[in-house]
Amino acid sequence: SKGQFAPLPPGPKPWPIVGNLPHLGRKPHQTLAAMAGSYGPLMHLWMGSVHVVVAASAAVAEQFLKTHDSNFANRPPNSGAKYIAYNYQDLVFAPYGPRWRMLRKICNVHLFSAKALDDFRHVRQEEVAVLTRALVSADKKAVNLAQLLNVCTTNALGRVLLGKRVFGDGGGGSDPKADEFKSMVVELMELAGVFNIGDFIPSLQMFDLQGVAGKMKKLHSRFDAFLNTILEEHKGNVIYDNKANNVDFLSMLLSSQNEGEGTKLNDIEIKALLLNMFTAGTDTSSSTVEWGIAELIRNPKLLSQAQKELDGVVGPDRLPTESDLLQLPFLTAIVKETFRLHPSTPLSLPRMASEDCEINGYHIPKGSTLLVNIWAISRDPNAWTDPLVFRPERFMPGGEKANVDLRGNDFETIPFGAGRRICAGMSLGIRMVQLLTATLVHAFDWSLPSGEGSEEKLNMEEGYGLTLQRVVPLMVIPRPRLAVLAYGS
Ligand code: HEM
Repeated sequence: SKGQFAPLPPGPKPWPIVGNLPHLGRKPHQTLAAMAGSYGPLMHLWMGSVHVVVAASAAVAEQFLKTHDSNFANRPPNSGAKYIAYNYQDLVFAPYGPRWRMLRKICNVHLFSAKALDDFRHVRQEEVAVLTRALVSADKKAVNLAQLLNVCTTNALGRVLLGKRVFGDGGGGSDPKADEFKSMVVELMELAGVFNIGDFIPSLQMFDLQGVAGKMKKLHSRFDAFLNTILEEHKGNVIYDNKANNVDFLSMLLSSQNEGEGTKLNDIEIKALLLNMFTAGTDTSSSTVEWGIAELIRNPKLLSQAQKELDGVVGPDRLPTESDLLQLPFLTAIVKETFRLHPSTPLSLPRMASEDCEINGYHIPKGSTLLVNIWAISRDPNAWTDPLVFRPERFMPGGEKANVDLRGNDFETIPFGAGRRICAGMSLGIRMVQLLTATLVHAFDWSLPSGEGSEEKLNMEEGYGLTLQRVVPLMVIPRPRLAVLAYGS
């Protein structure tokens, strides 16, 4: 009976049948942030017949992702997991349990441990160097930075996962294959970001009113064809040596299929895992760097301050390396500030209440979908002074947030989520974004093709999707500022 429960959290009045779905608008993270202004940091909405609770402050997020994290360790059923991610056989949507634990462990050991990250440090640095050469050869003409950055993150990941680049020589300015791959990842994020009516009103599922399921199935077969090709190629020449260092991830997975002991993944699980890595791990990092460079172009003083720091530590004759990063506190602060204002997954990934629970005196029913509004939390005026201003100094010694990190410990900014389902690739993501930002800042001066004075008017509008895209891709003119030899050949 109803009476035994605390009340549901406050929220906007639902419409019949569809509930609050029509209220979400084109940019749900922004709409939900505005709603939290009226209803508070813990809200309840109805999406169709599903309870949805939204966390929009550090304190509320901490309740869900720390105090009650074990109750929210699953993700809700959704058509993306079903139609794109091989029917939940992947890591991102795996039910919380032994298979999820095994998949995460495999990734941690072979991809994201400190040792694994160090083993592949040269790969990231080489691909970033390839990117700088592509920018030099643009010869002071405007380039689509997002595209080049995406080629770089995809190739760096490709070399670790597959032992080879995904796109040609990596120089890639007008590689149609690279364009297509990025557009596939962006489409996936757009589809995954749609609040699909069929997910919330089961009786309407079969009608696929927004055409989302249909598009997902089509997109899935394009990804699947891409992954099948990779798998077949690889099976032809796997290096059957599990113990060798620097064996690529796919060879390692395939060779353990033929071993008596250890963890074995079947072909579908392997494809699903690769799909996760290539989608979760490429555009997230590259678009964060794009946002960061856009902020620095709008704030030329910050750009030159960062360049000064790099000149002192790295000097004019070489590109930055990952070991320089520890000596670059201002650059590190710039990256933190970029993740704060432009978190690449503004509504994180949804979680689900496995059991009834009570949070801040409110009843959270079993089966509720939890949305954590990462975007709103890191712009909360109660936690941040001048929250909308790009001000890296706040993270510097003596600043208001000097000791705040991005790794899910400080809830006032949690770009990677928090708790047991925190981003699996966080350490790699942070390293890659830092290295790319440091390199672009050190190796080039940046300006806009539209000429002087246009910097303040640079369009910073956010697009729509599970990841935070710029509506207007950043077109920029890079001007090399280092000695010629620094760019190598
Ligand atoms: C800029 C970089 C990135 C950001 C901001 C980001 C953000 C996130 C967020 C918010 C989540 C959901 C966490 C939660 O439910 O609490 C997540 C999950 C995940 N991310 Fe990332 N991510 C980034 C880069 C990467 C990279 C480089 C990879 C892998 C190569 C990756 C792989 C994953 C995976 C596998 C999950 C699912 C984890 C699970 O369900 O157990 N991410 N990420």
